[in-house]
Amino acid sequence: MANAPRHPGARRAAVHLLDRILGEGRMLSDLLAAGALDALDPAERARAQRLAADTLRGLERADRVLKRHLRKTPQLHVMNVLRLATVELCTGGDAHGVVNEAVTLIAGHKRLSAMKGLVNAVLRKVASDGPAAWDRLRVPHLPKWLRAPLVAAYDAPTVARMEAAHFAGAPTDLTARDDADAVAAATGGGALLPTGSIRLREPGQISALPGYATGAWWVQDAAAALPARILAAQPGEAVLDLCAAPGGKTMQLAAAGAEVTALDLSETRMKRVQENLARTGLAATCLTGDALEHQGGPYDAILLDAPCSATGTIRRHPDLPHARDGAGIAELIALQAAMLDHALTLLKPGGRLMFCTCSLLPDEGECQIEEALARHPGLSVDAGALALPGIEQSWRTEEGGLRLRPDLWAEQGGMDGFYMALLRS
Ligand SMILES: C[S@@+](CC[C@H](N)C(=O)[O-])C[C@H]1O[C@@H](n2cnc3c(N)ncnc32)[C@H](O)[C@@H]1O
Repeated sequence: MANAPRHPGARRAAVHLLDRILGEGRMLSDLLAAGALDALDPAERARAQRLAADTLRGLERADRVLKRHLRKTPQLHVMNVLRLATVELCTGGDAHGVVNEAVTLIAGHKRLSAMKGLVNAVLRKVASDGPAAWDRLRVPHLPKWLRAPLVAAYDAPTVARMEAAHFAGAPTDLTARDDADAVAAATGGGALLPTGSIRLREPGQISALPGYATGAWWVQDAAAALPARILAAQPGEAVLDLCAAPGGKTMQLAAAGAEVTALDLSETRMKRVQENLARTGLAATCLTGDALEHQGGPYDAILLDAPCSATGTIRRHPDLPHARDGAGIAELIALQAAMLDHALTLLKPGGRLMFCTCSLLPDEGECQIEEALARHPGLSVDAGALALPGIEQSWRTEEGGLRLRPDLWAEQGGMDGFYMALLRS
């Protein structure tokens, strides 16, 4: 049928996600875990997620394009329909189909159907002048709660480069269970990165890629793969993964041949570790519990991937700057320090502790290590452990850790923001 809506389910679901993220401060990952897209088939689900993510990345530009055509800001749901359509129209979407579907979405809404005329009129204007305006607008800025501490920690040009990386989104990286060259070859066109991860530019459906069913690899950002590589677990070593779920690092440790104990507070997330281990044919002892109360060991090595602001993952979680407001970071910083102190009590004398966070904030990285060194005489940082293929000198920090940012490796597609340091007791 001519002019029929092509993706009504995906667009409706994407707007629903935007309503919850922007209206209620919910995180996309929580909404997905709660089944927000379960009614859709896998292709529509992926499309809804992509539409919501694209809209969140381009939100500032979409609002500026729309502002020219709106006398006042309409109700959030209408605004989100307009935002989603604006991003599509300004990034090559078919004007006729996009406008029609936006109007259909509003027309089908009990209380808001009277707004369909406005939606139609505004989007016709956006279709005509939006695409040219889009590219002239600045790359969307981070909100103040995050931009201010980042500019203070780095500098404005660096933060602008990070914002460009957030706007560009992230490629998909894989970690091979055994042979990275073989995985790169099997996945067709996968590039082997200097640090050993495999980078896919256009992965398509992940579970349909060669090697998924046999567990030859798992999805893990190149930056997130480094803490376990630096910890360098040896066959037979007793290694504790203290905040393990969903298990990317647990699998690296198990693949290295270590006797791994994986612990996480969340039972639901721990199930994902077990599923991941089952798919990859790797083994670990899985425990659900509070890291602060764990009393096992002593261990040869511990990996502490502590809960944090997750501000290093914005390329892949563009909802984070909008859903969060910076509240709770002080509590996370205190929790990270308490976890680090407790982890040290579980180590064998001379054992290794990898502390890492997927945060861009030095308070959750460099400062944690400086403060831990001050609290624990005899504790040292093993900067020598960072001498691995692909790790660049300029990523190293004064106290002996590694600071990774989304704007590094810009030509290769960036990497997640991360901090890591290897401590020796
Ligand atoms: C950054 S994620 C870990 C990612 C994981 N290491 C990986 O590579 O897949 C942090 C984890 O800490 C867990 N967590 C939060 N508080 C905890 C606590 N008190 N004890 C144990 N785990 C906790 C969360 O459930 C979450 O899974």
